[in-house]
Amino acid sequence: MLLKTALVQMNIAYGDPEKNYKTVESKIAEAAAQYADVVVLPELWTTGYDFDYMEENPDAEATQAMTFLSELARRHRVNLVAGSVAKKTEDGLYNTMLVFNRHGGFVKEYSKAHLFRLMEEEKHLSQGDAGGMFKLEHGYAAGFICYDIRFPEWMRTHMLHPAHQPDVLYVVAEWPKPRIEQWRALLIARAIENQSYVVACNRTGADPNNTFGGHSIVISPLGTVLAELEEEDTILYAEFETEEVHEVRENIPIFQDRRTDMYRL
Ligand SMILES: O=C(O)CCC(=O)C(=O)O
Repeated sequence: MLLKTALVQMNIAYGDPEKNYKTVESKIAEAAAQYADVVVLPELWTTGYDFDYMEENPDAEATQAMTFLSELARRHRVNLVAGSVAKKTEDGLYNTMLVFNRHGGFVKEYSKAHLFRLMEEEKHLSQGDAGGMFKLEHGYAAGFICYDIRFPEWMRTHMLHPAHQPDVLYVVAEWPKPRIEQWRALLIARAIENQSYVVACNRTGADPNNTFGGHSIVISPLGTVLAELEEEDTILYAEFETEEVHEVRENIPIFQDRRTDMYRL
Protein backbone atom coordinates (compact mmCIF):
# COMPACT_ATOMS: atom_id res chain seq x y z
CA MET A 1 0.00 0.00 0.00
CA LEU A 2 1.21 3.50 -0.81
CA LEU A 3 1.43 5.28 2.52
CA LYS A 4 1.75 9.04 2.92
CA THR A 5 3.19 9.99 6.30
CA ALA A 6 3.26 13.47 7.85
CA LEU A 7 5.67 14.07 10.75
CA VAL A 8 4.83 17.11 12.87
CA GLN A 9 8.20 18.53 13.95
CA MET A 10 6.91 21.19 16.33
CA ASN A 11 8.28 23.42 19.06
CA ILE A 12 6.49 22.25 22.23
CA ALA A 13 5.49 25.00 24.67
CA TYR A 14 6.83 23.99 28.12
CA GLY A 15 4.01 23.27 30.58
CA ASP A 16 1.44 24.95 28.31
CA PRO A 17 -1.01 22.30 27.04
CA GLU A 18 -3.49 24.92 25.81
CA LYS A 19 -0.97 26.31 23.36
CA ASN A 20 0.22 22.84 22.31
CA TYR A 21 -3.35 21.66 21.69
CA LYS A 22 -3.90 24.62 19.34
CA THR A 23 -0.67 23.89 17.48
CA VAL A 24 -1.49 20.21 17.10
CA GLU A 25 -5.03 20.95 15.93
CA SER A 26 -3.79 23.21 13.15
CA LYS A 27 -0.89 20.91 12.17
CA ILE A 28 -3.20 17.91 11.83
CA ALA A 29 -5.60 19.96 9.69
CA GLU A 30 -2.65 21.07 7.52
CA ALA A 31 -1.38 17.50 7.08
CA ALA A 32 -4.86 16.20 6.27
CA ALA A 33 -5.24 18.89 3.59
CA GLN A 34 -2.10 17.37 2.00
CA TYR A 35 -3.82 13.94 2.00
CA ALA A 36 -1.62 12.39 4.68
CA ASP A 37 -2.63 8.84 5.64
CA VAL A 38 -0.78 8.86 8.96
CA VAL A 39 0.14 11.91 11.04
CA VAL A 40 2.91 11.45 13.63
CA LEU A 41 3.39 13.75 16.64
CA PRO A 42 6.45 14.05 18.93
CA GLU A 43 6.98 12.72 22.47
CA LEU A 44 5.22 14.47 25.40
CA TRP A 45 3.65 17.03 23.08
CA THR A 46 1.09 18.34 25.59
CA THR A 47 3.54 19.56 28.25
CA GLY A 48 7.15 18.88 27.20
CA TYR A 49 9.40 17.66 30.03
CA ASP A 50 7.64 19.73 32.69
CA PHE A 51 7.49 17.05 35.41
CA ASP A 52 5.89 19.47 37.92
CA TYR A 53 3.02 20.01 35.53
CA MET A 54 2.76 16.29 34.75
CA GLU A 55 2.49 15.43 38.43
CA GLU A 56 -0.26 18.05 39.05
CA ASN A 57 -1.85 17.54 35.64
CA PRO A 58 -5.62 18.21 35.65
CA ASP A 59 -5.84 15.74 32.73
CA ALA A 60 -3.99 13.09 34.77
CA GLU A 61 -5.58 10.11 33.03
CA ALA A 62 -5.20 11.73 29.59
CA THR A 63 -8.96 11.61 29.03
CA GLN A 64 -9.02 15.07 27.49
CA ALA A 65 -6.02 14.27 25.27
CA MET A 66 -7.62 11.05 24.07
CA THR A 67 -10.97 12.66 23.30
CA PHE A 68 -9.23 15.50 21.46
CA LEU A 69 -7.10 13.12 19.35
CA SER A 70 -9.96 10.78 18.56
CA GLU A 71 -12.11 13.70 17.42
CA LEU A 72 -9.33 15.11 15.21
CA ALA A 73 -8.63 11.70 13.64
CA ARG A 74 -12.32 11.27 12.83
CA ARG A 75 -12.87 14.85 11.64
CA HIS A 76 -9.88 14.78 9.27
CA ARG A 77 -10.04 11.09 8.36
CA VAL A 78 -6.38 10.52 9.27
CA ASN A 79 -4.63 7.83 11.28
CA LEU A 80 -2.73 9.31 14.21
CA VAL A 81 0.44 7.99 15.78
CA ALA A 82 -0.12 10.71 18.30
CA GLY A 83 3.28 11.04 19.94
CA SER A 84 3.11 10.51 23.68
CA VAL A 85 1.47 12.16 26.68
CA ALA A 86 1.83 11.78 30.46
CA LYS A 87 -0.79 9.31 31.65
CA LYS A 88 -1.49 8.31 35.23
CA THR A 89 -2.86 4.90 36.20
CA GLU A 90 -3.19 3.28 39.61
CA ASP A 91 0.34 1.89 39.07
CA GLY A 92 2.10 5.16 38.30
CA LEU A 93 2.73 7.96 35.84
CA TYR A 94 3.71 6.83 32.34
CA ASN A 95 5.05 8.37 29.13
CA THR A 96 2.44 6.87 26.82
CA MET A 97 2.11 6.77 23.02
CA LEU A 98 -1.48 6.90 21.71
CA VAL A 99 -2.63 5.58 18.32
CA PHE A 100 -6.00 6.23 16.61
CA ASN A 101 -7.42 5.17 13.25
CA ARG A 102 -9.17 7.35 10.65
CA HIS A 103 -12.55 6.72 12.26
CA GLY A 104 -11.36 8.07 15.59
CA GLY A 105 -11.11 4.56 16.99
CA PHE A 106 -8.56 3.99 19.74
CA VAL A 107 -5.98 1.47 18.45
CA LYS A 108 -3.14 1.28 20.93
CA GLU A 109 -1.32 2.75 23.87
CA TYR A 110 2.33 2.00 24.51
CA SER A 111 4.22 3.24 27.56
CA LYS A 112 7.93 4.01 27.19
CA ALA A 113 9.83 0.92 28.28
CA HIS A 114 13.28 2.44 28.77
CA LEU A 115 13.42 5.53 30.97
CA PHE A 116 16.15 8.08 30.29
CA ARG A 117 18.14 8.89 33.43
CA LEU A 118 19.95 11.86 31.91
CA MET A 119 16.56 13.64 31.91
CA GLU A 120 15.59 12.15 35.31
CA GLU A 121 12.68 10.23 33.84
CA GLU A 122 13.20 7.38 36.30
CA LYS A 123 12.60 9.80 39.23
CA HIS A 124 9.16 10.85 37.98
CA LEU A 125 7.86 8.13 35.67
CA SER A 126 7.16 4.41 35.74
CA GLN A 127 8.47 2.18 32.99
CA GLY A 128 6.04 0.47 30.66
CA ASP A 129 6.17 -3.29 30.54
CA ALA A 130 4.20 -4.15 27.40
CA GLY A 131 5.06 -4.05 23.71
CA GLY A 132 4.27 -1.47 21.05
CA MET A 133 2.72 -3.58 18.27
CA PHE A 134 -0.39 -2.26 16.50
CA LYS A 135 -2.26 -2.54 13.22
CA LEU A 136 -3.42 0.29 11.01
CA GLU A 137 -4.92 0.06 7.52
CA HIS A 138 -1.42 -0.24 6.01
CA GLY A 139 -0.62 -3.34 8.07
CA TYR A 140 1.35 -4.11 11.20
CA ALA A 141 3.55 -1.53 12.83
CA ALA A 142 5.29 -0.94 16.14
CA GLY A 143 5.81 2.20 18.19
CA PHE A 144 8.81 3.27 20.25
CA ILE A 145 9.66 6.32 22.31
CA CYS A 146 13.00 8.17 22.09
CA TYR A 147 15.59 6.35 24.28
CA ASP A 148 13.99 3.00 23.21
CA ILE A 149 15.98 3.22 19.95
CA ARG A 150 19.22 2.55 21.88
CA PHE A 151 17.86 -0.94 22.63
CA PRO A 152 18.02 -2.94 19.39
CA GLU A 153 16.86 -6.05 21.24
CA TRP A 154 13.57 -4.31 22.11
CA MET A 155 12.85 -3.41 18.50
CA ARG A 156 14.01 -6.86 17.33
CA THR A 157 11.61 -8.46 19.82
CA HIS A 158 8.74 -6.85 17.89
CA MET A 159 10.16 -8.11 14.57
CA LEU A 160 10.05 -11.66 15.96
CA HIS A 161 6.33 -11.56 16.68
CA PRO A 162 5.15 -15.08 15.81
CA ALA A 163 2.19 -13.98 13.69
CA HIS A 164 2.68 -10.38 12.58
CA GLN A 165 5.97 -8.84 11.56
CA PRO A 166 5.75 -5.03 11.46
CA ASP A 167 6.52 -3.19 8.22
CA VAL A 168 6.83 0.25 9.77
CA LEU A 169 8.60 1.23 13.00
CA TYR A 170 7.30 4.55 14.34
CA VAL A 171 9.50 6.53 16.74
CA VAL A 172 8.41 9.64 18.65
CA ALA A 173 10.98 11.70 20.49
CA GLU A 174 12.31 14.73 22.32
CA TRP A 175 15.91 14.02 21.33
CA PRO A 176 18.46 16.70 22.32
CA LYS A 177 20.56 18.48 19.72
CA PRO A 178 24.03 17.55 21.08
CA ARG A 179 23.40 13.86 20.23
CA ILE A 180 21.52 14.31 16.95
CA GLU A 181 24.18 12.42 14.95
CA GLN A 182 23.54 9.45 17.24
CA TRP A 183 19.79 9.77 16.60
CA ARG A 184 20.37 9.52 12.84
CA ALA A 185 22.88 6.67 13.06
CA LEU A 186 20.74 4.63 15.45
CA LEU A 187 17.60 5.05 13.33
CA ILE A 188 19.36 4.12 10.09
CA ALA A 189 20.82 1.03 11.78
CA ARG A 190 17.40 0.04 13.18
CA ALA A 191 15.88 0.32 9.67
CA ILE A 192 18.61 -1.80 8.03
CA GLU A 193 18.83 -4.50 10.69
CA ASN A 194 15.05 -4.86 10.91
CA GLN A 195 14.46 -4.44 7.15
CA SER A 196 11.63 -2.05 7.96
CA TYR A 197 10.60 1.51 7.27
CA VAL A 198 11.47 3.84 10.14
CA VAL A 199 9.26 6.93 10.56
CA ALA A 200 10.78 9.04 13.35
CA CYS A 201 9.36 12.34 14.59
CA ASN A 202 11.43 14.55 16.89
CA ARG A 203 10.57 17.95 18.32
CA THR A 204 12.42 21.18 17.70
CA GLY A 205 13.04 24.26 19.91
CA ALA A 206 14.16 24.33 23.53
CA ASP A 207 12.94 23.95 27.12
CA PRO A 208 14.64 25.30 30.27
CA ASN A 209 17.10 22.38 30.29
CA ASN A 210 17.65 21.22 26.72
CA THR A 211 17.74 22.25 23.09
CA PHE A 212 16.18 19.68 20.80
CA GLY A 213 17.62 18.67 17.46
CA GLY A 214 14.73 18.09 15.04
CA HIS A 215 15.95 15.94 12.14
CA SER A 216 12.67 14.08 11.88
CA ILE A 217 13.38 11.41 9.30
CA VAL A 218 11.85 8.66 7.15
CA ILE A 219 14.15 5.77 6.25
CA SER A 220 13.66 2.84 3.85
CA PRO A 221 14.25 -0.82 4.80
CA LEU A 222 17.60 -0.57 2.97
CA GLY A 223 18.66 2.38 5.13
CA THR A 224 18.11 5.07 2.50
CA VAL A 225 16.94 8.41 3.86
CA LEU A 226 13.68 9.16 2.00
CA ALA A 227 13.03 12.52 3.67
CA GLU A 228 14.55 14.51 6.50
CA LEU A 229 14.23 17.92 8.12
CA GLU A 230 16.82 20.05 9.85
CA GLU A 231 15.59 22.07 12.85
CA GLU A 232 12.68 23.93 11.31
CA ASP A 233 9.19 24.00 12.84
CA THR A 234 7.30 22.33 10.02
CA ILE A 235 5.76 19.10 8.74
CA LEU A 236 7.85 16.46 6.97
CA TYR A 237 6.00 14.47 4.29
CA ALA A 238 7.15 11.17 2.84
CA GLU A 239 5.37 8.45 0.90
CA PHE A 240 6.44 4.89 0.33
CA GLU A 241 5.16 1.44 -0.66
CA THR A 242 4.91 -0.68 2.48
CA GLU A 243 5.09 -3.90 0.38
CA GLU A 244 8.73 -3.17 -0.43
CA VAL A 245 9.78 -4.67 2.90
CA HIS A 246 8.88 -8.12 1.54
CA GLU A 247 11.27 -7.83 -1.41
CA VAL A 248 14.08 -6.66 0.89
CA ARG A 249 13.42 -9.50 3.34
CA GLU A 250 13.32 -12.12 0.51
CA ASN A 251 16.53 -10.82 -1.05
CA ILE A 252 18.59 -11.02 2.16
CA PRO A 253 16.60 -13.33 4.46
CA ILE A 254 18.09 -12.31 7.79
CA PHE A 255 15.11 -13.54 9.76
CA GLN A 256 15.63 -17.05 8.36
CA ASP A 257 19.39 -16.93 8.82
CA ARG A 258 19.43 -16.12 12.53
CA ARG A 259 21.53 -18.57 14.60
CA THR A 260 19.27 -18.69 17.62
CA ASP A 261 21.09 -21.84 18.76
CA MET A 262 24.20 -19.67 19.30
CA TYR A 263 22.77 -16.49 20.81
CA ARG A 264 23.86 -17.15 24.37
CA LEU A 265 27.28 -17.48 26.02
O1 LIG B 1 19.24 8.60 24.21
C1 LIG B 1 19.37 9.83 24.08
O2 LIG B 1 20.45 10.37 23.84
C2 LIG B 1 18.18 10.73 24.20
C3 LIG B 1 17.00 10.04 24.83
C4 LIG B 1 15.97 11.00 25.28
O3 LIG B 1 16.13 12.20 25.18
C5 LIG B 1 14.71 10.52 25.83
O4 LIG B 1 14.47 9.30 25.89
O5 LIG B 1 13.88 11.36 26.22
